[in-house]
Amino acid sequence: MPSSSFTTLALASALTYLYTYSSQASLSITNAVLLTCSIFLLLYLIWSLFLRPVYFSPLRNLPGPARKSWKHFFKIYNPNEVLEFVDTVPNNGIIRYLDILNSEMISITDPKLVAEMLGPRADHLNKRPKIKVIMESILGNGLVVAEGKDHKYQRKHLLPAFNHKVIKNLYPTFWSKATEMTSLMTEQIQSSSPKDLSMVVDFDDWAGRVSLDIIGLAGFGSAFHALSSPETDLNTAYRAAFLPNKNSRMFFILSLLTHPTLVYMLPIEHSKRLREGVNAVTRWIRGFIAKRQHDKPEKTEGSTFVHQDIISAAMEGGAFGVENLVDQSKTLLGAGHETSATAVTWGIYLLSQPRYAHIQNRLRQEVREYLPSPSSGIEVTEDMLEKLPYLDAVSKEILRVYAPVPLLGRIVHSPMEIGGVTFPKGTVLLVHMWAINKSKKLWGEDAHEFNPDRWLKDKVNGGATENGFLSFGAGTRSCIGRGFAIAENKALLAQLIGSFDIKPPHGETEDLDISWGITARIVGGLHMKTSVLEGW
Ligand code: HEM
Repeated sequence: MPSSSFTTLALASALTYLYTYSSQASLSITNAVLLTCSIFLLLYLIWSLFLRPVYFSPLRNLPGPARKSWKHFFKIYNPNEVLEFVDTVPNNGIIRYLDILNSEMISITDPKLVAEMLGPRADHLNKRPKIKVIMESILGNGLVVAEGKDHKYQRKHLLPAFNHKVIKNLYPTFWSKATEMTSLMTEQIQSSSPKDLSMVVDFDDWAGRVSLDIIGLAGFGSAFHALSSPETDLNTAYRAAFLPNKNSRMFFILSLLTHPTLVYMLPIEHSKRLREGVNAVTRWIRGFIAKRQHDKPEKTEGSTFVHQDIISAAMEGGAFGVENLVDQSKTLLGAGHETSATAVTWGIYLLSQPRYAHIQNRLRQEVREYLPSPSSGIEVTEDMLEKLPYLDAVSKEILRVYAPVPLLGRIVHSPMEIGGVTFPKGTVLLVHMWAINKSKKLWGEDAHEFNPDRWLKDKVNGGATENGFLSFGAGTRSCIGRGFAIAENKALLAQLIGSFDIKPPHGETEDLDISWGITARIVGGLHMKTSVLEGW
């Protein structure tokens, strides 16, 4: 029992005793226990919700935003609001604020300190328990969730499956799936409006379908058919589990306030969807692994791996048992599809805004000049796709401005020091990529603007300090799929912008409703007027 709980229990017992003694009430044992428990709970709540965070926390003097009213007691600060703190609260890279129910949050805002936290100090940190349970229910106990020695072991044995040779071989797969998507979209537009060849399209849906198909082929060597047959179980049940709406928000908040396992079991809409999605995907994965283990083909001469997909490469080392392979597969599917789809959706959102029409046009010009038309059937390789500097710059800038994973959280499990501050056990440390990526202190006055040119001037850091671009995390747990994600993103953007003119149906897009989960997604999808362009 933590010492604060023990002290509170002792205080509660003393108060019960005092009450019994002073009022000369004779309490039965049951009533005395009930009274002690109630006093304990009350004292505990007063201590943890009010006294500790406001008056006694050893971190209370760190810089942070002023709390203007008690309404803030029920507020969850979103990464956009933290961006405001980063730029307006004078700080040396560490900001403290009180979130919902006065929970103390420490946001590390200096990239140098982030690198220290997620690198040399990472052994003092774990993922936050409740978020970890939510992620484990979807991704299994794979690389994203594993901690300590388990994580080191898994990472070491999965790294070869993400090496450059494997990713290089996947470029044609990314391109051919992008081709399938744009030709299906073109067919749909041609049949629904044959005259002006344009219609409103939900890019969130297409991005989700294509990224599921890509992870199917590239990750598992399997065709999921989410593009051609969207009614399949994997597409409907699994993708529905990630859909942001008011039910998923309620699920997330309830999980944080109570316990995610309990909320996962409840007969509420989002829990039901999650269970169905996870069951569908687990069934498929078990069948896939059993089949792969049954028919192991011989390695062909000159090839590094028997299969050119990631999970088969991971299986070949023999480092993982069946149950762990199931978990790694769930991780690969979830971590590799939702994030990539979100990146494409944000990309189309930015490129379609009238104020950025010149960027859309310039990108189209480069794509059409250097890449073969999708209808030519020519295979696009790494060398071809990596030859386009503006595509590279646009893709990085999209990931900077709208980082698909908006923040990372850790909890300190053994006291540690960063930037001269000692953080006791139990401190919650956050890295708001959404804020650091757009901090004016790091990126200059135009930090909030979508300006791909900054990456043409500085290909590595975009003009910011080293590690200022944090969309893929940093340190020992940085994104293992970074090379995969960037290549996929470029292939999809190139084809979409090369093939279509895209703009909001009614001028500039109105205010967005963003759902802040593991990823930051647009609620209700991204509906854009899309016109087929000839001449590529
Ligand atoms: C634009 C797309 C993507 C973004 C923005 C992204 C972002 C991230 C971030 C920020 C982390 C660090 C999480 C943490 O420190 O807690 C991470 C980890 C991870 N990502 Fe990605 N990711 C993307 C695509 C992918 C893809 C395509 C794959 C797989 C094919 C993938 C697999 C993983 C895995 C397995 C981890 C866990 C690494 C570890 O803990 O060692 N990601 N990703």
